Amino acid sequence: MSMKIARIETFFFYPKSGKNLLFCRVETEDGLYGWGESYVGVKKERVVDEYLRAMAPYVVGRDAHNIRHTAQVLFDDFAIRRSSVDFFCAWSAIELALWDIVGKKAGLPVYQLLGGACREQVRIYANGWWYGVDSIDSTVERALQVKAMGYTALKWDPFPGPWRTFITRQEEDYAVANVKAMREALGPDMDLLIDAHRRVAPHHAIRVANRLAEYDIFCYEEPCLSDNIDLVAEVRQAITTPVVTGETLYTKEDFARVLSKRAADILNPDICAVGGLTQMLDIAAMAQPYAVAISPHNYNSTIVGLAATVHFSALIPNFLIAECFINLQDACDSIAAPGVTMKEGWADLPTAPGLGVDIDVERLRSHPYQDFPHKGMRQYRDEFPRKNYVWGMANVTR
Ligand SMILES: O=C(O)[C@@H](O)[C@H](O)[C@H](O)CO
Ligand SMILES: [Mg+2]
Repeated sequence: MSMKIARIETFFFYPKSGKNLLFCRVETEDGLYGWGESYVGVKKERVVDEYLRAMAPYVVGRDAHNIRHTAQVLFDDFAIRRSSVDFFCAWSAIELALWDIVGKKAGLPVYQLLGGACREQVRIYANGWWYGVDSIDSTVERALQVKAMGYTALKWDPFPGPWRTFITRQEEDYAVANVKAMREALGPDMDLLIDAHRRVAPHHAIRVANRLAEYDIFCYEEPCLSDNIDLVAEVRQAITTPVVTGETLYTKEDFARVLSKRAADILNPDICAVGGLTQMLDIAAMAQPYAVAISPHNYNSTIVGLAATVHFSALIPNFLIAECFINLQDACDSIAAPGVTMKEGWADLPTAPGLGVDIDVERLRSHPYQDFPHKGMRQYRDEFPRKNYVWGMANVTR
């Protein structure tokens, strides 16, 4: 049987609500195929698709088994030394598709090829449930629906307005009032994960985290930009809530810096962004001696990415909880039999060979790429007018 890679095709999928997903299908000379998915963030799906196309001829003809070697060669020839981090998002899709192929050939779920599961189910937190909420009341109302669905952990960004480094006292107060209302409505048993989207300066982050301590936050994600990891470390030193960072980091070198600076308690790399499963396993192994846990990020990764995240989460001893954007679930289920069964905030381990996902190509083609305006955050300008309240950062252009 020839396991030589014969072709790589890419597909956009527009599920809804201003987001295109990007999948790739890799096929061997003998017709075995696997599915992969790339993280595409906001508005970079075409860039990542270009990378996939550029990389494809380089991968075709290689043996699908040689995933680690191909990863290293691509890293050297396309990634850091010659191009940009978007490469990693493209490469992730191919890497995952190769694992799918190798698992199918072996007749085993991918996690069983790589050492077996450390757990019987994978804990999931809900994200993406908050689209369209525009007040604390509507956030709480929507969160109660998520609780009623059985989730025991959920994540949201409690700050109002755009992602900016300097905010007003009113914006800090809003975040605190938001968390307070959520805790009171959802009760003591709900795990509340908050995400600041690397927006604020350390003095804001520290003050807000200290005010939030009484509401027992599960973790505080990306208090500051992780590019300057010293800032994140500074926040971590000053607060008691566990700090998460990693969704905008890609290489082992990036993660080595976070670990050696003791900047985070939890890392959230994305399997569709860092280069796939082997790279995730490496990062998790690096974190282990630092007693740092892994909570996989899983943003535009709702079919293949979700399944791959569950395989990965099963495999590592230092797994904490995985992300799922629940708002896209229905659209995704319409093009693929769900590879992952989820109930009450727990995902079952897939039992089918490979990643356990099969996308219906005809249905996939019936939801092609759609352009949509990138609203940016200027819409908030009128909702949260910046006045010269407190720290002198008045009327900064939004
Ligand atoms: O942790 C998360 O899932 C978020 O930071 C998302 O990546 C972000 O909202 C995308 O714009
Ligand atoms: Mg985040």
